[in-house]
Amino acid sequence: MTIEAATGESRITALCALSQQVRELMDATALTDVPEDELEAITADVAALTARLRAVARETPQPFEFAPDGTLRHLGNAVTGAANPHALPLVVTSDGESVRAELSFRPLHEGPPGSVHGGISAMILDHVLGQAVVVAGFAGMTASLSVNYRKPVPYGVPLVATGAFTRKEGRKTWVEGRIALTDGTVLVEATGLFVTPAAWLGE
Ligand SMILES: CCCCCCCCCC(=O)SCCNC(=O)CCNC(=O)[C@H](O)C(C)(C)COP(=O)(O)OP(=O)(O)OC[C@H]1O[C@@H](n2cnc3c(N)ncnc32)[C@H](O)[C@@H]1OP(=O)(O)O
Repeated sequence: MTIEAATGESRITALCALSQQVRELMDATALTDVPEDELEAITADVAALTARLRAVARETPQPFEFAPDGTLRHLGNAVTGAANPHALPLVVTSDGESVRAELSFRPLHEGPPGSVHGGISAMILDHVLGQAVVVAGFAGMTASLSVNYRKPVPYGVPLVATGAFTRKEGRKTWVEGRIALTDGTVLVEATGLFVTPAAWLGE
């Protein structure tokens, strides 16, 4: 068992390293200015790598699972998954009452020229608020998310995302959160309503 687990973790480490390299490929692709013939050669190389990865493939991303240290992880998550190149990946911590994540967006996340796409900010806040629901002791899916964009979100700058529980009523949980500069300047605020599906409660 120990040997199998170690082998699994070793493979996961390799998968996460590949995902990080793919993130760097995505960043480089968004910013490259190499000549057209080089672009064509690189495109062929990347297509060959894609075919190698698809030679043995899953139908769904890495699932929720317990890590060897007993913590729950979701390596395939689009926001936090270290094995998902789409993810920053965001690392969310908690003091038991609220949640917090330090993050820095990249040029790849551009929406308006020079700043981050509003949908990307909303995605981060959706996740942070969702984890605030979990930390409050509940579970649910986003039913509604209200986002207030106060200032453009820069990329390449250290930021802090936070989220906290506000109130609960039956299966409905309200939470709030924000993305701010490290000096506390609020860039984006959000409130969310998360609903625990009746099926999750066996109702
Ligand atoms: C460690 C892990 C951390 C994970 C963090 C993950 C964060 C990411 C979260 C997501 O992105 S989840 C994905 C996006 N959300 C969805 O896909 C949800 C899709 N919608 C649904 O599945 C259902 O509509 C939903 C579960 C939200 C509600 O279905 P129900 O059948 O349980 O609702 P129901 O009709 O029984 O209503 C229950 C209550 O919620 C209210 N409600 C339901 N949907 C609502 C809505 N959309 N807006 C406002 N209120 C809503 C509804 O009015 C009612 O209020 P009352 O009890 O006061 O009567």
